[in-house]
Amino acid sequence: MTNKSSSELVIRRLYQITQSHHQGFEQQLSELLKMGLERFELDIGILSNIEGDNYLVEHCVTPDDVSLKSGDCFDFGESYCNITCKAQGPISIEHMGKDDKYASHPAYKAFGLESYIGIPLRLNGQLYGTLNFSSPKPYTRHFKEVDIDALQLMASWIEVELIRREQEQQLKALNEELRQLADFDSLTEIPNRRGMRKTLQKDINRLSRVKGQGTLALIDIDNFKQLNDAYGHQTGDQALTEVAKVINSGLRDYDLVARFGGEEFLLWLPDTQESGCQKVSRRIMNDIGQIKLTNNPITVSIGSCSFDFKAMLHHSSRSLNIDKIIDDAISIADNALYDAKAQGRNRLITTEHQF
Ligand SMILES: Nc1nc2c(ncn2[C@@H]2O[C@H](COP(=O)(O)OP(=O)(O)OP(=O)(O)O)[C@@H](O)[C@H]2O)c(=O)[nH]1
Repeated sequence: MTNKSSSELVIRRLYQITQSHHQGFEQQLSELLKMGLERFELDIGILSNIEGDNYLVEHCVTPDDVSLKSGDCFDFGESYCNITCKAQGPISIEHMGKDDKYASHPAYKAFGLESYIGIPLRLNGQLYGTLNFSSPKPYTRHFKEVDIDALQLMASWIEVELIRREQEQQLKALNEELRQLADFDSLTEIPNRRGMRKTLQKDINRLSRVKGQGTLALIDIDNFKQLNDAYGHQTGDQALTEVAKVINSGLRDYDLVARFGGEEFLLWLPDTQESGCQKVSRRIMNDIGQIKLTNNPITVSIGSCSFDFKAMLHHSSRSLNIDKIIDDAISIADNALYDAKAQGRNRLITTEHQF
């Protein structure tokens, strides 16, 4: 085959492989390594990742009798890629054992590969690893410029694809961080109003369908302004964090505590009625009393609304206004909280309601 037609073949195959996104990156890599092996008439194709002294086989295609697999790790100093990386560019060797420069290299002693063609991969200027093809047999022909061109073309695609995947992961992490910021309170690290509403919508929708029950309570730190004024905002913030931690610590997995506003927390106890709320509230009030932040113990007032859907007629999900139910329950709990404050603070006032 002429150089021209073999280059055209490589370009066409590479195009096909790189366009077949539906196969997934791993499969595309396998195809690419197989294409390289056919193109160069070699036996072992590897995409490696180099970190410090470690040479990690990230992906490989080998004959059945070679027991190399993804995840295998070697000493970078004893790898052929060490030679490639030092060369800072593509290298091709037809017969290692016959070349004085390489015959004494630890890689040759360790692996005994005779023929090798490889290229360093760089992501954003940083060395990532190598793409290489090799064989335990000496090469029967000479590597030509067109072979290096083909290798460079393959390496370029891998580099672009690795960068794209890295950026995709960064974007995913960033999105997760944004979601965290949008739904969580940065000081106490518990859900904020927005995050809370999402959970309430889901849970209350479920409860309304099964004629279930739940309790929603508002917990407000007493005389918080005094604490802020006497000990400073930082101590105030610390108190908020501690209180959030204490409320959270004894809850079941599916309960929720959210920061409702300033020094106010919302507690959501699905499948729980008034007596359950009393128990949880006693525990919370007792534990909050144990927080040792200043000389004055921290106390809270709690107003709760325990509700059920037992009297509710059959409804379609569209006809039910879940947001209104949430707002009504919060409003009832808020009135109870107001009464608790009015009656001298450091107490729980419970109410019951049927939707
Ligand atoms: N340190 C700190 N203080 C906050 C934060 N959010 C709200 N506050 C303060 O919380 C205080 C709430 O004061 P009030 O609404 O009068 O309530 P209170 O002093 O707890 O009085 P009662 O609720 O009636 O017992 C205000 O001084 C707010 O500035 C916050 O994130 N950090």
